[in-house]
Amino acid sequence: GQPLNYLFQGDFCSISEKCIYPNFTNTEQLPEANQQHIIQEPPKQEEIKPELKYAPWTEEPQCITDKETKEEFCVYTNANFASGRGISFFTSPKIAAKVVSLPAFTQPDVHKHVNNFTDPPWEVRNVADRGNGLFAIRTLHRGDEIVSDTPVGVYQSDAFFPDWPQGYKYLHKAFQQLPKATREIFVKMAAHNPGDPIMERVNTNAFAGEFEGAPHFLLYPETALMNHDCRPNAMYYHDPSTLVHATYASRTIHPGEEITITYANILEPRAQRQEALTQTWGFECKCSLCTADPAEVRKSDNRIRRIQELQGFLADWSPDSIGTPNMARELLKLYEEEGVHAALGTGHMFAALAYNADGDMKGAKKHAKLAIEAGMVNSGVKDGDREEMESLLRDPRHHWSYNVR
Ligand SMILES: C[S@@+](CC[C@H](N)C(=O)[O-])C[C@H]1O[C@@H](n2cnc3c(N)ncnc32)[C@H](O)[C@@H]1O
Repeated sequence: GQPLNYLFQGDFCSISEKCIYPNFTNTEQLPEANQQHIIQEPPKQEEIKPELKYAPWTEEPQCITDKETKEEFCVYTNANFASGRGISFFTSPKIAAKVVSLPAFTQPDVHKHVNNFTDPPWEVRNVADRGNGLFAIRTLHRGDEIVSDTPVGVYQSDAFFPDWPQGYKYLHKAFQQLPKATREIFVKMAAHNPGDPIMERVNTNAFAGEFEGAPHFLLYPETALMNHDCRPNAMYYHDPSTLVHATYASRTIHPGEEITITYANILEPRAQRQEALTQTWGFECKCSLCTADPAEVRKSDNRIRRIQELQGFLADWSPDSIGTPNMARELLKLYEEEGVHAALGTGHMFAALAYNADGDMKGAKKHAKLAIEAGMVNSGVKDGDREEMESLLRDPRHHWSYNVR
């Protein structure tokens, strides 16, 4: 897997004047696309069973075409995906063609251990100020898996722009074609605004990010039960080849504690974090740091500003760079004080490079090892970074960073 750069998304329909909310209360009776939109005709081979005609899709894909750009977006459903959970896409035919060759579709085994919520280490509880949340009922250790699920919906944002009412219709189709049990899971998700019931659930719960080279919204119903915290105790990865989204403890979590993730960049002062969450999500963050007394918030903000400054110095590899191993040590201390556990791996990576740049191979190797160990539960150590640390560990003297500062 790789760390997910996705952010949770609020307010999908951000161009408010374009947001028409047709009230589809009875999703069974969705109107068909009108003549302006080209509906893909199925091949006339009556002897072929419907589910084989469009394989791997279990329903005939339905498409709309943007009159201006001629771009096509279709609803594709595979009701058997991930042992019968099902999945619906609302995306371009080009992306759908790529998706079907992903291990997510070609190797069903990759979903053997996901979407299993028979004995989870958590329960859903209602929290004042922020609706439902997940609470640990067993002790979780750093690296323990908390939730791992597949999406029930993957929607390309551009698919909605050409014609909002049509977009809503196709979104409903994507929902309607899911198995009944999955539709029930879908509608159980929170919707924090009135309006179209399906779209609002997407708004409140979906991740937004690049998927197969285009912006998409990905809806993971169980992951969506976790609230945001500016000092979260869990972090997540998204594997674009299996579509699995997995969340792990980033520190020890005790029974009774709420399990939280971040929806935003937490290495920013409170005012910026609040603004980002209100802008993209439409809620005011009520986490303990955001609601701490002003003196605490000030201290935290000062640490964050220094963290940002140190990260800037340490990431600078220009000839004028002033990054030092001391700065890396200070950065690690500040991450610790600030409680940003998931950043530790990044800190050790900065430290490994800073030591090596100073010609201190012993310090470099120590921190490279720690960066690799931080591994999975770390927001900064991507696959490429890991390779980088491994090569530094093997031969620091021949690494590009040796003695460069
Ligand atoms: C993905 S859902 C999280 C689960 C949700 N609380 C529920 O009841 O299902 C996102 C919504 O939870 C609420 N929420 C999450 N984190 C919050 C926080 N730190 N402060 C206030 N509200 C929060 C907001 O209403 C937000 O729109």
